[in-house]
Parts: sequence; structure tokens; C-alpha cells
Amino acid sequence: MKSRPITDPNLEKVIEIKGLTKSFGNFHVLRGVDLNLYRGENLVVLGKSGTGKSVLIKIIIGLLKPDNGLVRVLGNTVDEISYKELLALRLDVGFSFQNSALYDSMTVRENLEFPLVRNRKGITKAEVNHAVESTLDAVGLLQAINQMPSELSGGQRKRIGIARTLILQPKIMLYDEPTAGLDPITCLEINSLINEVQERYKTSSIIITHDLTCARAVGNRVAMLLDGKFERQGSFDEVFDTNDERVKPFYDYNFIK
Ligand SMILES: Nc1ncnc2c1ncn2[C@@H]1O[C@H](COP(=O)(O)OP(=O)(O)OP(=O)(O)O)[C@@H](O)[C@H]1O
Repeated sequence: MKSRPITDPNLEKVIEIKGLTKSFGNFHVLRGVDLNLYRGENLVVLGKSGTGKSVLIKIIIGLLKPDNGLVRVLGNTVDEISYKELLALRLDVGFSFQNSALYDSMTVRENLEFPLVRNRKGITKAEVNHAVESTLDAVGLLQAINQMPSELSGGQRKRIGIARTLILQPKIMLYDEPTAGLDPITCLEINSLINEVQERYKTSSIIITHDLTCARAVGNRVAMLLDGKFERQGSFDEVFDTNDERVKPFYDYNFIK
């Protein structure tokens, strides 16, 4: 089990969120979110479907505007910076989509080259090759370099999706349900990969998941979104050591099916 809280108060906050609210019409999704992501940690975000996890991520990367509150990412107040600054910031915040978002008509190599060539003007062919090969090596799939996404398993596609995000060497990684739809063994492999990425690339990450085995394996800290706020934050055991009727079913569903 990981769940090793990072408690050093001197650690830099790479994401700082205070008093964040967001409503759609009369529907108050986020009702005063306070959340920090500290440099180097893996923070797992849990919450029932529809509680606003994706809305939160979209606000962090500036795709949605908050109604109120502070959202600071790598020192930038997201709704105050220019569009150009926002685009630059997004290069430092890698987002690994749930469906892996690979281009099916491109080989694995081309899928990885694409973000690099588009975002790193003037990069040489040799630098591209080196980046593609070393990133594929990091996710354990160098041998798949010339394959098409359709030839890969679900777990391999997830790995390539993560590699595609990593190739830009983001400071922050946002993983959206990284183990969704995978068999238990492949889930364990993805959990290991998330931990390896943290070690090797020194990323700070938010991992959104419904999979408590994943949460326990990768999270230094866990935060649970309940009724629009992160009322429970801490180690995995601290978050689940409660009789709160909103929290218990989550645990029971995962472990006492
Ligand atoms: N652009 C939008 N306009 C109106 N309502 C929205 C919009 N985006 C999200 N919502 C609503 O906000 C709520 C939270 O959605 P969100 O996608 O963040 O949930 P989630 O916690 O990520 O769920 P899941 O675990 O199923 O992915 C939902 O009820 C959704 O319908």
C-alpha cells in the first residue's frame, strides 16, 4: 500500500485551489472546493459519477471558467492569464484522457511525434527520434513503435496514451480514470506505471479514479469530492476510516462486492 501522505509544509503547491464554486444554471456542482497539489505527489481524487471531477479538471486547464474562487496552477491564476499564456501553461499540464485519444490512422511512432513536432518548434529529427524512443521505453512499449493502435490491447493503448502525454515532459499529469475498463492484472500494471512516471519524471499528478485498488496503490494522498467539496482528504485509511454514509458505500462496493 502506498498512501504515504506528503506532509512537508515547505513543499511547493503546484496547484492551489481556494473557495472554488461552479454552477450550471441552478445546479451547484462545485460549492467551495479547497485543494492543493504539492510538488512531487500523486493525489487521487475520488467521487461519485456526476460530482464534478471533470468540471474541476476543465477549470484547472482553463477550459471552463470558475464562478468564484482562486485557481492557481504553477504560479498562474488561470482565469487571469492571457490565452497565449494559457496555451503555454497547458504544455506543462499533461492530460491523459480516459479513452487514450490515439489517432487510429497513425502508427505508435507517429502518435508520439505529433504533439512534439506541433509544440516544439525547431526540434530536430534526431531529437524527435530520441524523445519517442526513450518515452516508449519508459512505458515499456518500445517494441510497439511501428504498430497501429488497432493492433494493441486496451492496456497497451493506455500506456501509449500516457506516453503521448509524457513526451512533452509536463510538470503536472492529470490522469482521468486510468484503469477504467481494464482487467485486474492490467490495472496493476498501469498502477505501477503511474508510480514509475512519478519517480522517473518527478511529476506531480492528480489521478481521478473509481478504482480503490488503484487509489491505494498510487496515491500519496486521497481527496474525496462530496456534495461539491473536498470534505475528506488525507491518507487512504484516513479518508475511509469513517461511518459517513456517503463514503462507506464507495469502499464496500470496491472491496465487499
Ligand atoms: N458544460 C456543462 N453544462 C451544463 N452542465 C454541465 C456541464 N459540464 C458538466 N455539467 C454537469 O456537471 C455535473 C458534473 O459533471 P462531471 O462531468 O464533472 O462529473 P464527474 O464527476 O466527472 O462524473 P464521472 O465520474 O461520471 O465522469 C454533471 O451533472 C454534468 O451534467
